Amino acid sequence: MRNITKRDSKSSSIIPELERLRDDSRAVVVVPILKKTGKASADIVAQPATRSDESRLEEATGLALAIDLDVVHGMIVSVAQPKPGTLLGTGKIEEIGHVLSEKDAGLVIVDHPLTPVQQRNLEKEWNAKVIDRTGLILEIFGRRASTREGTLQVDLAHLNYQKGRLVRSWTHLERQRGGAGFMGGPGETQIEADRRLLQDRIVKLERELEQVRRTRQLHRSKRKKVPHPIVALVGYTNAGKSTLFNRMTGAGVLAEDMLFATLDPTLRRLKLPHGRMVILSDTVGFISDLPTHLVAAFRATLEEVLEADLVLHVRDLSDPDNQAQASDVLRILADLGIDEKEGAERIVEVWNKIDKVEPEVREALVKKAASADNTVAVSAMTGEGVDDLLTEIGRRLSGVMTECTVVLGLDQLQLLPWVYQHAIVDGREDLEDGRVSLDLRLTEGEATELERRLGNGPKAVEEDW
Ligand SMILES: Nc1nc2c(ncn2[C@@H]2O[C@H](COP(=O)(O)OP(=O)(O)OP(=O)(O)O)[C@@H](O)[C@H]2O)c(=O)[nH]1
Repeated sequence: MRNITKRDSKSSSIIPELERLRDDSRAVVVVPILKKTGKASADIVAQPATRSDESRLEEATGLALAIDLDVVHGMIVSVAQPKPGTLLGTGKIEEIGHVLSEKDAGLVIVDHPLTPVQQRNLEKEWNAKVIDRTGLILEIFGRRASTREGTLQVDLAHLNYQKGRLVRSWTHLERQRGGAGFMGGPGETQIEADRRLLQDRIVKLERELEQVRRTRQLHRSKRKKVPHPIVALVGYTNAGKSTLFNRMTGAGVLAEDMLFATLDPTLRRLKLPHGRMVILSDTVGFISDLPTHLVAAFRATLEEVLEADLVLHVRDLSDPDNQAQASDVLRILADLGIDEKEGAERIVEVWNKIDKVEPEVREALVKKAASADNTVAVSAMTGEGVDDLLTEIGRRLSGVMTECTVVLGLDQLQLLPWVYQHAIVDGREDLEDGRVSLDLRLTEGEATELERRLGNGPKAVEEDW
């Protein structure tokens, strides 16, 4: 039912320079540390919400690997005083230059936003291509987008990124040449023309996106009539959402050891142990320090989460940074409108990858999860704890109303008083042939009772999502 327009990962690239570099993609990853951050504590559950320098390097390397780059070296460089023209100081630039020639690398990934001027200057200094964090994330998003909406969102984010860089270069040029007096010069005219071209494409894409969203909204309101609660999986990138999704549904969603393997939400029906159906939704992974306009671009994808009856927050407990990652995820959920109070009722913490942690830590984690009200420890890989998770989902949803449309035949009209007494009737249509169609909201117990009284079960609306 979904409009799939998969980008050909071999032939198209969001960043043209990366396209050209595909055959020579030996890369060095540089993580500039502008401010000292705290070290990861040994207590992986209660450590402070800061990321260690090492894990930043690990994450940046993971991002580079996710677009098939051959990472030959990674470096953490401390920056005492950021230089406006190059970000890094002369000594560091030289040091990195040596590494580049030693490792025969032609690409540097700088895990920090760079201005166009900084990027250009560093490229000149190193005689190598330089990609900043925003560019890298855009490239990953571009390769992973699989639905029409996802692709449009990425293209739009990229155009906005380009536009911002054009504007900045223009301001820079203008300043260099002495200000407004040169407004009509040939350089500015070209930049103005480029800007107009970009703006036209942005407007066109925004219109297209609006259309796709409207269609999705229609699907969504139809889906709302599907008589099953929605359970959404969220979590930091690589936490194991897709693996858990597959484990729970038996579905073949792409699960790879790559950041952002999932960009668009995927939906599957899932039967809980006691027979109740739910719709499970897999969503895009979260990441720290996501550039603001990228967050905005991907908000629509995450809005599915807002409509969920239950949110499973999947955490990789084997990652020493999981506490900081979890704080980031919760902050974004709060931004989306799931506030803390509501969140406590709607969020189940899923502590994943317990198979990967040391046995004694694992025992403590399982115990801690069992005694907490909203936590289940699992291994999506081995399946350990997944039955407990399904039971917990059922328990949490027991109070959630089921929505359905029931058509009462002529011989079932005597049930009308019972229905009005027990269900919330959102809509009624008396059909020409005498049958009555009802939009209902009921608790799970009432739905089962109605099913029993009807004899053949309620006739739900067609599930055409
Ligand atoms: N050892 C172990 N590995 C796991 C477990 N769950 C997931 N993994 C691995 O972790 C990696 C990431 O898993 P995914 O399911 O792709 O993660 P995700 O959260 O969907 O990732 P994004 O799509 O990037 O958001 C894969 O290599 C999985 O095999 C687990 O319980 N134990």
